[in-house]
Amino acid sequence: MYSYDDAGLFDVEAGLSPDFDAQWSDRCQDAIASLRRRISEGELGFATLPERDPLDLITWAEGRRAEGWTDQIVIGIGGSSLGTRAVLEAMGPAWQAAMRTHFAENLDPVTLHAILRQVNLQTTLLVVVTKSGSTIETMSQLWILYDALVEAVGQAQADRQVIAITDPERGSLRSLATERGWETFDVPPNVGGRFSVLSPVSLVPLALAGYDIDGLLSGARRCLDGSDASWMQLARIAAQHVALGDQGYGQLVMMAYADRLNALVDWFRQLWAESLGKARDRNGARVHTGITPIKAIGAIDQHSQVQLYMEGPNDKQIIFVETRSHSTDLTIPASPSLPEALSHLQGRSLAEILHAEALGTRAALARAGRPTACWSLESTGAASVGGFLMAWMFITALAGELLDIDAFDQPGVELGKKIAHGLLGHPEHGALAGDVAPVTFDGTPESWAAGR
Ligand SMILES: O=P(O)(O)OC[C@H]1O[C@H](O)[C@H](O)[C@@H](O)[C@@H]1O
Repeated sequence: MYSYDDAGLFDVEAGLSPDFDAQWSDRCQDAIASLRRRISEGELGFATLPERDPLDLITWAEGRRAEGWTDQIVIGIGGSSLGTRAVLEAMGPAWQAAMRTHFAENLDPVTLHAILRQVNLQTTLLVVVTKSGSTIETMSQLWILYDALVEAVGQAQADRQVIAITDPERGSLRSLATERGWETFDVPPNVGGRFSVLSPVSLVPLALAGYDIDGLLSGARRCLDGSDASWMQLARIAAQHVALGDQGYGQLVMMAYADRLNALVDWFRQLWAESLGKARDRNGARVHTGITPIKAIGAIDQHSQVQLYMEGPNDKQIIFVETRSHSTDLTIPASPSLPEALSHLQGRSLAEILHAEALGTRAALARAGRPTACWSLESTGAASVGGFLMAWMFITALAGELLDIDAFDQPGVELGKKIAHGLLGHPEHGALAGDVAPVTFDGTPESWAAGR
């Protein structure tokens, strides 16, 4: 499924001490005990999601696909979209034959317009995902798309083409779905958005598109077999990052060596940033914890970021992510036109070269005293991706325990949202907007400038 190599965290001068295991063992045990207790008391639902049998969902999705839909537009943002995108892109377009998937994610008029031009609404499902049921980006785009759908197919048919995934009881989307008779799936209340990739949040759109959700869940189950040793393995990784954070390595680069892992790193960034970036510990004392996650893609960022990682401030922990199988490969042919200096590349495959580049970059970073680790996925198939996702959810939750913070809330994102609502006329949040000029934007450059 995957393997983890942490030699580069110890083999550098300023890295982890050889006594790391002895120093952190008790804290890891405590973190594990606390997390296990919270899981067994039902507080943290993410951990048991892989135990659910996906058969009903798979059968349902097959039934809906048989109705002949060509496209689905997944409307959602943050935890309601990043996990779906991560799996879909990692497993790749070969799986997408069943149904094309589009993401109405960012509130970008140009993107939404482009999606509307690409799809035939007569054969398109709208899959709207929001746990709270009130996210401004999601609900705004839903209104526009639903309106277009009603216009294209009529009200009654439009209501058969919307699937809503939201809290079982609370929120505006739940009320709307009940009122309009939309098909719905529940986001379990004890599963937070960024920990929801193995819940209906992502499994519904993935199953509709024909992806192997059974394989995804079984990979997730395998990352932790319940034994003390498997728990310790994940807690130890969490402790490594926390310990390095304490030593001044306040940034965590995840550098993935495959284009199709791009969205997986985006998913990781939200998970890590929102879970661990906190102003207070669980007793309310000020702490300001957090290790900033940074996305990098190899080999592209070797030609963009690595200069900084090598010679800039020694404040980064760098995780390499590789896949041992790329599902397809190409080999450099013997060609008389290849320059002499590059002739050693003849007969080498692109996967081989990419791997050499990852090894080379990691070795160079080690020589520059920069701590690195490497995750090698067996492939970007369902089991490896499921295992990787689950492992990082546990690592993040365990890091939260080690830091003694609540890794499952995100109070810091609320104020900006409320001010934005206030600026747009929300009666309760108007006062919060303070001296920010109200938004009166009619699309012209002049009104945009006036509104600043
Ligand atoms: O699923 P939703 O309620 O729409 O939330 C979508 C996203 O909104 C927020 O800004 C939170 O910070 C995220 O953690 C969440 O994933």
